[in-house]
Amino acid sequence: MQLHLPRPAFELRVDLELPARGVTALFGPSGCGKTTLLRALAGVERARGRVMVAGETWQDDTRRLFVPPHLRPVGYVIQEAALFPHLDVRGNLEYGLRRTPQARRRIALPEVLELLGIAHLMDRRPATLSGGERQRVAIARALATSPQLLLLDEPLAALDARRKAEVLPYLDALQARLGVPIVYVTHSVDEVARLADHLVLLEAGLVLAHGPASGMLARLDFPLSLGGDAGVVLEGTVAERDAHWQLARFEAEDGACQLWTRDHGVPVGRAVRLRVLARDVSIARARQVDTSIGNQLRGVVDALGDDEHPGLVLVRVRVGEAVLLSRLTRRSAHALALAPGLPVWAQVKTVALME
Ligand SMILES: Nc1ncnc2c1ncn2[C@@H]1O[C@H](COP(=O)(O)OP(=O)(O)OP(=O)(O)O)[C@@H](O)[C@H]1O
Repeated sequence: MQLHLPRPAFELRVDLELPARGVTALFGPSGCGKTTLLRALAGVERARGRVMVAGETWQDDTRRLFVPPHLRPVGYVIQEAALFPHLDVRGNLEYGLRRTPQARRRIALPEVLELLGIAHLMDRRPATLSGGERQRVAIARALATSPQLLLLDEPLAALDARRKAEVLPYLDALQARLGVPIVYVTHSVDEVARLADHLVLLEAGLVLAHGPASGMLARLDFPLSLGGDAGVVLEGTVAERDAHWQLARFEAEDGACQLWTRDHGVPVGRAVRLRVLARDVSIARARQVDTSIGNQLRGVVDALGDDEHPGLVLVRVRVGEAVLLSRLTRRSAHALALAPGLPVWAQVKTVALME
């Protein structure tokens, strides 16, 4: 897509090619243009430029082509989705279905109901649903139109942490089973870590950087890596479960990075993501003995970067093909003479496993 939208106090200028699969997160500070970009993709905001999705052209100014919003095969869900209050869940979903001609229906509604866990809510009115249930119904309604692209604008922002945790696994499953690419606007690094395959970092209407989410999270030169949320995502599988100690061994794709986590019952062989926060990783020059930390990984310092606080640094350590971030005091980094190329041991205190 190439989109240009000048406004009195803001200008969106984006030239991007995004993967046609997986979840692409749009991330950036308030007012950077995330919603505007989503609306331009949906056609409700009239930007200049060109939009092509899965080989179809939705907009091309050079050919005076502009597919109007109601003819674009997109599902669009916003923060507090407006369901029709006078219709029950079934009625709301049928509304989505009716908008879609038989020939274009690729997604079976029963599968959507199952994936989003809402089959038992069909006779309920929106007012009787919890926030998390409402958002799941809204997403189902968007999917009922068999979209080629699902646009989600902070779909979880209005939910508290518990409800959020309840909806997130459904979003994961959707992506894996239906294969509809998702563009997902969020402020939350947590959601990025959990869901995103690809990440676009926006600032003041411009793309600051974009790329695979795991690589973007490990960058030291962007705001995303700052703050208490700094950390990386590792992709791999559950390699072993230890029933006696109730632990599971995670193995990154290249096998070099292995970490023990609490066993949450995820079967051996299942693909998982691990979130490792920089604050939970410390560094030593030699392997430690007599320590409570069970995860010690041999690696090499890759780079050092500034943290928000001048007394702290972020150290990137390469372990095989994986990278970890560690947040240390500048004094410790100095005492250990940390510099790129130095072999070290990364000690990982806790990790969060995301199925
Ligand atoms: N209809 C409009 N007319 C003029 N300016 C607008 C309009 N809508 C949004 N803007 C401005 O465009 C800029 C981008 O807004 P946008 O809503 O896309 O940001 P955002 O990144 O989604 O922000 P947030 O994270 O707060 O939702 C902001 O400066 C905003 O004030």
